[in-house]
Amino acid sequence: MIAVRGLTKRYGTVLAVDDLTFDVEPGKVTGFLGPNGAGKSTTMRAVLGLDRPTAGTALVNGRPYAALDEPLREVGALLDPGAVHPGRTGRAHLRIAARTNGLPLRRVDEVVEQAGLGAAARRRIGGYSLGMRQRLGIAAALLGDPGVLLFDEPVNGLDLDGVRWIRGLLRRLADEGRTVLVSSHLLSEVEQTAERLVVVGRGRLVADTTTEELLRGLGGRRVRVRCVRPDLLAPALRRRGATVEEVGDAELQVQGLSAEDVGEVADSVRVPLHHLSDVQQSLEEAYLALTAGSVEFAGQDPVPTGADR
Ligand SMILES: Nc1ncnc2c1ncn2[C@@H]1O[C@H](COP(=O)(O)OP(=O)(O)OP(=O)(O)O)[C@@H](O)[C@H]1O
Repeated sequence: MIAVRGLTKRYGTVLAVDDLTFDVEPGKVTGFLGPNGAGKSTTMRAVLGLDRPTAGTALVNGRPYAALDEPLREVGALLDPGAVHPGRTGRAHLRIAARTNGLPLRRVDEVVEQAGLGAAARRRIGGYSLGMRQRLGIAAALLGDPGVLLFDEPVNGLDLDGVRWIRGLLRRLADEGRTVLVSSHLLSEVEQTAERLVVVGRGRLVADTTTEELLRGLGGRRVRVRCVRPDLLAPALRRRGATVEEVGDAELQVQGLSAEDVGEVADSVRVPLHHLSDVQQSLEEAYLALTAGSVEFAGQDPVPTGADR
């Protein structure tokens, strides 16, 4: 469990995190969402004892990181997958980490397996693809078999297979009862994996809610569907509680159901589909408006623009 209370971090004139309070509970994937520069990494660094808060606390299992007896057995993190020695093999890197932290060496084989590093574990890190580096970082995070895990933008730069793999892993870790916090600047990256979302904008809390509620609040998920018989499909979708709008010739925009649900409804009324897709753009835009607006509504002095990255 992670408990953040009144967390504030100031770097000179930049207020990176501003009185942030939220909990991250076990058994769930919690998405930590916000645009670039919103304060996500700073918050994670505070949880991991890498940054000293200006005010407030960030506790892991009720204690600050520095007070944990065996930190790696309690909390693991993927922060910067680049920060490893390129001349070492992945395995050597993990063995050193295990040895210096008093963890059994058998864990190395276990996490190599768990992170899907396979034969790459015996190759030098310098030759790793970004996906392999990411997997190595995840293996290192899992080394102490911790109950609390933080992943900072783990899907950045990964191909579709890598993204799918990480999503599956996060779900499995949460299903095992672990506390999983995963940051992203894109709603679309976490909406399928995270049950809860903590949304930040310019260092402040914007929303702390379930993913379902947030999506509903943003105007809901929309799905575009084109088919031969919209006259049959539209009423069937409405019977399932969806709001359906005709947006073109044989094209419907559906609100309140996922693309999978729409496909199932179409199948149940035997209407072949020619196109079915999520309308991500509008949702992403609504979320950006939400995070951008947080400062205006809060009446804060704007963070200097030079601080944006
Ligand atoms: N060491 C530092 N010194 C000065 N300013 C910093 C430092 N670290 C972060 N900041 C600033 O604090 C703010 C929050 O940064 P942070 O990296 O926590 O945001 P983020 O939400 O993780 O963004 P990103 O997705 O870009 O990593 C930004 O304005 C950033 O420039």
